[in-house]
Amino acid sequence: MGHSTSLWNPMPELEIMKDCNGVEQVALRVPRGASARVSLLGGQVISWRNERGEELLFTSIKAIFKTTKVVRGGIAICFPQFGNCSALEQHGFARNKMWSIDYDPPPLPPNGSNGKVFVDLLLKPSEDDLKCWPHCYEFRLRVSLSMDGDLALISRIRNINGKPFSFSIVYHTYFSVSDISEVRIEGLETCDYLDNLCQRERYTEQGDAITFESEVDRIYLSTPNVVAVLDHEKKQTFVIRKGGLPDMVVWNPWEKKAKSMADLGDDEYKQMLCVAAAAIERPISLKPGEEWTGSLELTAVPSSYCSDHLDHLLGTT
Ligand SMILES: O=P(O)(O)OC[C@H]1O[C@H](O)[C@H](O)[C@@H](O)[C@@H]1O
Repeated sequence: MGHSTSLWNPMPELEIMKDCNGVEQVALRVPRGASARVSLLGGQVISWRNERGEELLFTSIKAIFKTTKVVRGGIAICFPQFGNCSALEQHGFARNKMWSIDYDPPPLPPNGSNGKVFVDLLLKPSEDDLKCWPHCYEFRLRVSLSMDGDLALISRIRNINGKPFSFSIVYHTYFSVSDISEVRIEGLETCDYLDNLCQRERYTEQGDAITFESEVDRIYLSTPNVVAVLDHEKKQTFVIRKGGLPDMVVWNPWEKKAKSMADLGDDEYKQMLCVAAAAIERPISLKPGEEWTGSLELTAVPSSYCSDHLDHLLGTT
């Protein structure tokens, strides 16, 4: 997908490459071997690998690489809306826009990125963009990789408008899983959810943990800040920690919908699961000059490490 070029790069610890369409990608690498790759198209994380070089995010083999369209997989930023509830494009425009690298970002609190390799991206509206969504904003996205290979995304959205505006945001994360039937999500038990398959009707989760045997498309509400995705076959658990993002989208298209999607292989629904930290139910409102911060941190650990530790993290003991 990407190859190295000799682009001018004021941050030598980052490698800047171009994909087959000439879209710049930034590679983050830490000494023990974990890595991540971020595309300037959409500010999308398109790869996250552990220290053994194993890919942890799903990308479809039928993904379409264009200069104006989000790739099916990775972590896409849905902003300023989720779904297609207004005249804006599905899931908002941010994921289809070209972001830039911000070489001089305003500082984050000191503990934010200590000992991490990171890149800061910036999205601002063009004149044309203001015709579709008439609000001036600065969207800063820091993608960082810790020395242990944990991936973090911190968003800062500032209102530089004369008037208030509000938005929804989702980190649309496709986890790579061994087999969807072997996967369960822990941490969302007893949460209410809106079912996208039933006109967003509201239900309460009843089960012990969420498992999958048909299409699921839900927005869980007021969710805990730590949720885990357990993959029994791979004996691997993803721990999702989030801040400022009360909701969580859970999506698997299953067989029939997968077959209707041009950029997803017919059987690929088995190898993917979207669990996406979000703020949807109550849009975030910003007055002029205000800034909102939201964060996502992903860790992949062997399931054996998890059993006790996870109970503790999820607050079940
Ligand atoms: O195909 P996309 O526009 O990327 O949307 C993919 C999926 O995103 C979310 O998870 C929604 O809840 C689904 O309803 C939607 O099908």
